[in-house]
Amino acid sequence: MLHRYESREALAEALATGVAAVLAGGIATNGSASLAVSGGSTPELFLQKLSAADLDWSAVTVTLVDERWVPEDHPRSNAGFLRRHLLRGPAAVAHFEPLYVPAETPDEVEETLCARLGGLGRPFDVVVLGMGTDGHTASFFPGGDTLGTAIDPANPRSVAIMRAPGAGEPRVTLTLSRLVDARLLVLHIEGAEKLGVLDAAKLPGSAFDLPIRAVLQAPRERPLEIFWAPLAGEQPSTAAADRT
Ligand SMILES: O=C(O)[C@H](O)[C@@H](O)[C@H](O)[C@H](O)COP(=O)(O)O
Repeated sequence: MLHRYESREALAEALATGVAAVLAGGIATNGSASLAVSGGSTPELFLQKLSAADLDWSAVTVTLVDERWVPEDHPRSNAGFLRRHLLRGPAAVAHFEPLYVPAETPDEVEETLCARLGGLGRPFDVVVLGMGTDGHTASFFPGGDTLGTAIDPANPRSVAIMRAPGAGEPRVTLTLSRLVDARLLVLHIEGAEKLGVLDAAKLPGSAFDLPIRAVLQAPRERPLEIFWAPLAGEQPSTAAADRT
């Protein structure tokens, strides 16, 4: 289902409210809740708004859907991004499960990460994915060396290590099977170009060309909720204010 908003502010507010409600439901039902979010740049405002949510954050475990293989103080670290925008204020007491642990290469700690992420409650209460204009989501990059394994719905492992031409550093990514059974599965994208990529991905074709197809095509009990807003300066004609 596609939810369109007039602006990224309106989207961030609505998404933060929706995510907080599902986390609160998880805490009420199970005593704890889990959230996996994307890095990159799009989620900044949403994460800031979510950080102020009135929740028992001490009962929430937060992790990333993917991480660049850089230490947390590196400007490209998704963990650093989360610390700046989500793990602050009321949300500072949430438990954070990182995908980077100090080691020369991610391959050295793949088993450790698999065990840690596999040990978190399954499924996640909430997963918020992003998408690049090349159709990647999490670190499912076109041309990625482990893409086939990472997007195999039958792969029981939680984590894959990915190297790809468009990825910059090596990546650690949660696998498709670990992500798509979330109680609330969200794809958060902004701008006309990404909406065009998503439209293309809905046409028949291979997930190796546009990996977001793996998410669109994965067998799921619950729908994928797509949150979209135009970028500043884009025509409202491409951005109907109503929710569809
Ligand atoms: O670490 C990452 O790069 C992300 O988790 C990645 O999957 C991101 O969601 C997309 O690349 C979109 O990035 P932007 O929001 O910056 O466009």
